[in-house]
Amino acid sequence: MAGLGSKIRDFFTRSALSTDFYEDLEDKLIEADLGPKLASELTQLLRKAKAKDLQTFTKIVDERISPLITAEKLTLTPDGLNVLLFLGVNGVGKTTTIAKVAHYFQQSGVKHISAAAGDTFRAAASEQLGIHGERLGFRVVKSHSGADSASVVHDALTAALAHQDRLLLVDTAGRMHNKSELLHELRKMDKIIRQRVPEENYRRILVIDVNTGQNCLRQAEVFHEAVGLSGVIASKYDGTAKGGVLVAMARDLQLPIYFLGTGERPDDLSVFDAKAFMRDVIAMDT
Ligand SMILES: Nc1nc2c(ncn2[C@@H]2O[C@H](COP(=O)(O)OP(=O)(O)OP(=O)(O)O)[C@@H](O)[C@H]2O)c(=O)[nH]1
Repeated sequence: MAGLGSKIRDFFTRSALSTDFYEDLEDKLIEADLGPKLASELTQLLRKAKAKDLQTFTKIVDERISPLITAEKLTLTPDGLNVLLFLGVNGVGKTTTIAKVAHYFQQSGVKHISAAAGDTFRAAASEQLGIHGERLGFRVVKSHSGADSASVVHDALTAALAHQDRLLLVDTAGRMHNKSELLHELRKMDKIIRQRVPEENYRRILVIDVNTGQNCLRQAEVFHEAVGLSGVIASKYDGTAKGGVLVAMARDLQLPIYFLGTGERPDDLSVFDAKAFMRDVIAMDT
């Protein structure tokens, strides 16, 4: 889909003579969800250069922003069980993303995959994961609603090691009675995984919904503080002209981006391509 990038490109073609050029550009960048700080910084740099053309803008973005947006291929280490812990506030698409990631690895030939229904707060979550598991053919370890999520993770790890699984995907709750309870649960799960899996086989993946705009930044900081994030998957990139928040996040937290979620089906997952993304979101010509 055409992101906001094409609109920014049009803007440069049409508005070079406008007296409000810099203010309008700043608005366009905010519209792309780059956040007021970054939008203002980029506009200031262009203003200082006394430029109103796409080439100079592209050069500034290329020097200042592009190096910060890093794509990383999510791969499994050659030996043993790999664990991916999925974090994110409720409704961002964690459970759906787990199904997509399972499918992605299945497509690349990984056979023994299981999942832990660690979201014991929302009753339907483990059921939903169970349905994905049945459809796609991966085992799901569940418990009753309200159970201790750390014990689900413990059981799932024991089963995954016994079955010599290559990959265990762990779902987590996005919400609990309060934030400190949620963070406490997440830290407990993290500790249990670290006790049984070497660091290089374990990633903490934040799932964000690109449409939630600048809120994502605060969410990312909180999860990062709790468990130390390894990277990000951005969901719901379909049907939106936004996405600049990933730029702001990459700059603030310096986290790599693995995938973009582009729909609800298992194969609606694209490996993140930093260049294509920059072109889509802020008019970069690559
Ligand atoms: N359009 C679109 N919808 C998505 C995408 N990813 C997830 N969804 C939908 O978003 C809704 C929420 O997804 P879930 O996977 O249940 O989200 P969650 O983060 O596990 O939610 P909790 O279990 O409440 O924490 C569902 O209706 C999904 O089908 C995506 O990339 N694009």
